[in-house]
Amino acid sequence: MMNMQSELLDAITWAASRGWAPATGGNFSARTAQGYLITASGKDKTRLQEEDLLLCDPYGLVIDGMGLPSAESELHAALYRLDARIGCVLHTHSVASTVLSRRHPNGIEFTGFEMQKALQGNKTHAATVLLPVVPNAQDMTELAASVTAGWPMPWGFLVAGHGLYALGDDIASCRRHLEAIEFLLACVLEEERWQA
Ligand SMILES: CSC[C@@H](O)[C@@H](O)C(=O)COP(=O)(O)O
Ligand SMILES: [Zn+2]
Repeated sequence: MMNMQSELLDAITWAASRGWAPATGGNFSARTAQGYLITASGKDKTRLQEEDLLLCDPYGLVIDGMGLPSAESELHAALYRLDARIGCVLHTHSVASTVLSRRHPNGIEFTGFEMQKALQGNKTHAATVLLPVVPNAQDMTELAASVTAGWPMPWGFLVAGHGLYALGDDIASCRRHLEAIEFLLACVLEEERWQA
């Protein structure tokens, strides 16, 4: 059985290997008893080491580890404080999430995809599910306020022109949500290309 550090590192390496964390983009965290474990800022996510994971308290203060936490650590902290069910937050910068979040500032609807069933609470392809989009901001208090205003967002949301935040009650379910949402976004992007 993997410990939480190894499980999170494994998820990050996997996401980076899919091309979803280019040029140091993306940040990744998991809830712990003391707060949350999060990636240090500015690291190449394809070569992350154990010492690149910092332990923060629920308000984002680093309590173990060296270096600066992710520039978006405050948003991760706000998410863990907002909803006790969130156990993991995986943030990526794929081409599909970046392009589609710019084209659909009011959110992206998925309908008719079998893959929707990988998203918690969804039992049929026939439903329509909305992936919310919030405006981007460099100020994390402002970004967190936009996310809070749109709550609940059970499995993730997009930040316009920026990327995807996938959520889950643990690392495994968050990985599933990340992969399913990226798959659905790739399908929608492909369909939009054909319609153009
Ligand atoms: C390479 S631009 C991406 C950053 O501005 C940010 O959005 C990001 O995802 C990574 O920041 P980081 O501070 O490394 O966690
Ligand atoms: Zn980012």
